[in-house]
Amino acid sequence: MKKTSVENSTNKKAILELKGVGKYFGGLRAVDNINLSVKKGDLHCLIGPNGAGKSTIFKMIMGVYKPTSGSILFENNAITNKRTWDRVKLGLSIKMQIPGVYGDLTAYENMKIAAQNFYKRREMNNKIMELFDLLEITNLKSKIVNNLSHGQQQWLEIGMALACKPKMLLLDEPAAGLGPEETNYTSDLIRKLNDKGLTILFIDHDMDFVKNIAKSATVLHLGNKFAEGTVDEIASNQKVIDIYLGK
Ligand SMILES: Nc1ncnc2c1ncn2[C@@H]1O[C@H](COP(=O)(O)OP(=O)(O)OP(=O)(O)O)[C@@H](O)[C@H]1O
Repeated sequence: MKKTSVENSTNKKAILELKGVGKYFGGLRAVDNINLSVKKGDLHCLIGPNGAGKSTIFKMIMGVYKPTSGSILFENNAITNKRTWDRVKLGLSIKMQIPGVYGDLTAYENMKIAAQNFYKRREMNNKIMELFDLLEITNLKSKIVNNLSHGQQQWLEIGMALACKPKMLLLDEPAAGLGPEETNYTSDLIRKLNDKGLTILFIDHDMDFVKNIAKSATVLHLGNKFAEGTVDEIASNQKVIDIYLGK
């Protein structure tokens, strides 16, 4: 029998593991006993309807929320009780859905704020210029961020996340609010970063966007893991189609 790509990748090392992770808000079970393993080099998507628990999982991975139960491992080290900043230093970096950029500063100054904790002064300029080049936004470096489009701010923030030397990048709805051209650019960028070896976990609602870039996906529904597999398997799973259609 043909193996799924998820089965084929089981021999690859996990970079991030969630073991029996749950989060309750009072009586509300936002995330219920989730097991999730993201392999090194994967481009994995968390997909699911509103309120499925996707953002809560991201916040637990980054240490914004403490899980009610379970443990989180990054490169085999328990990080469940580590502070957010310590997780970033270990190699976890995130771009939130709403750009967290400094609007009154230039794109270059924004990048410098992120890079200064990770690069020595003498290497910082070269690294920042390398990142602008990788993102293909060198022309924006001297622009005040408030004057950039929503898409340009999103790309800058991806650059700022990359300036933290991540081993794994989390992206929360990277194409939200973007037009078709900007969405294509974002898809190409995410693929390019993954091709360079960066492990990426992202959240999205849009099945077409997910099909276009993800290698594998986990579907969440009402805080539970509902399905997992290759994107093709997920997209053709009748139960997944039903929750998307609200049945
Ligand atoms: N700080 C909080 N306090 C109370 N309830 C919360 C809190 N954060 C999230 N929730 C609830 O937990 C559940 C999961 O929310 P979460 O934001 O993780 O879902 P999501 O899948 O990211 O949804 P969306 O796609 O709409 O962002 C929802 O019922 C939400 O109302």
